[in-house]
Amino acid sequence: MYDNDSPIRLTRQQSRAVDRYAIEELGIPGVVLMENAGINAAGAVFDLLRDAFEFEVDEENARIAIVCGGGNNGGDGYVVARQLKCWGMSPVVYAVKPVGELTGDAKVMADAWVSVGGSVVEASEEAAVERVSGEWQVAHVVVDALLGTGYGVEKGGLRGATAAAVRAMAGLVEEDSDGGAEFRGRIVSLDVPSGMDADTGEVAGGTGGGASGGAVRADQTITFVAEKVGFGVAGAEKWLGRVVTADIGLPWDVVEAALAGLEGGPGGGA
Ligand SMILES: NC(=O)C1=CN([C@@H]2O[C@H](COP(=O)(O)OP(=O)(O)OC[C@H]3O[C@@H](n4cnc5c(N)ncnc54)[C@H](O)[C@@H]3O)[C@@H](O)[C@H]2O)[C@@H](O)CC1
Ligand SMILES: [K+]
Repeated sequence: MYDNDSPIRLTRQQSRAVDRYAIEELGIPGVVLMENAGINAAGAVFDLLRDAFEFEVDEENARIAIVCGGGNNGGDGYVVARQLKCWGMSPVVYAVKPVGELTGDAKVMADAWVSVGGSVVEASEEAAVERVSGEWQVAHVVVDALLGTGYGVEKGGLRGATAAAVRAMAGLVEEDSDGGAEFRGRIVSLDVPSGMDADTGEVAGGTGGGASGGAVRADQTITFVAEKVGFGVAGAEKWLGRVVTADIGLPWDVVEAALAGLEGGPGGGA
């Protein structure tokens, strides 16, 4: 977390520019940024677990479901899983894209998770998500690592297993009218609630949602580097819950230097 008094909000373009500057200008590999993001997010998940379930949950009995997408947001989820395992927990990763089909930094992190003995439940079809998502009902924390700044509403509605996973997470917090088990856990989104456009605060398919629409309704959003511009738009708070900012191992003056190279400068997205 940064110790700055006037945090700015970043556009998707600015978020990408910060990553690119670190990778291309400073020579810090993307996996290093991802590792930092994931470790800091894991710390926030652990704090939430302790605060929400103080007398009920310890490392051995914490039930944590981490739902990973096929991009770098999913990669962050695999790092969170590995870090929580270091602290004695046994999170289960649910993958909407098979680990064998991942590429780039997300593949590195998924492979690392499997190499340290981590569990992955693959659910890359809608029906599979519907089958396994019942297990999320009893989780203390469900981590949403499906989509981050890579999603924008110009891409249309959510597709396939990702759409099903967002629906299933939304279903966890919907009013329980049929007398089923009540979800007592917390939903934590990494970087952006999946399905929300980080620039506009709009959600996939509009506010009405529908089968391929809506977004994850988080209790807490752990956002990387700085909040996103869309978080300031009226109505966005419904999806975000409490917003916590996590750094990715870049001092704030480095973030400012990265943004200075863009039109509008460091405050351009605020
Ligand atoms: N080095 C980096 O670039 C870093 C990236 N970070 C993370 O990376 C995220 C951005 O990663 P990406 O740019 O890979 O994007 P995302 O991971 O946000 O999204 C890309 C994924 O979304 C899927 N997708 C796109 N539109 C879809 C739709 N309509 N329905 C269903 N699936 C859809 C794509 O198939 C792809 O798997 C950030 O939000 C942050 O969490 C952090 O790890 C920090 C470092
Ligand atoms: K997310």
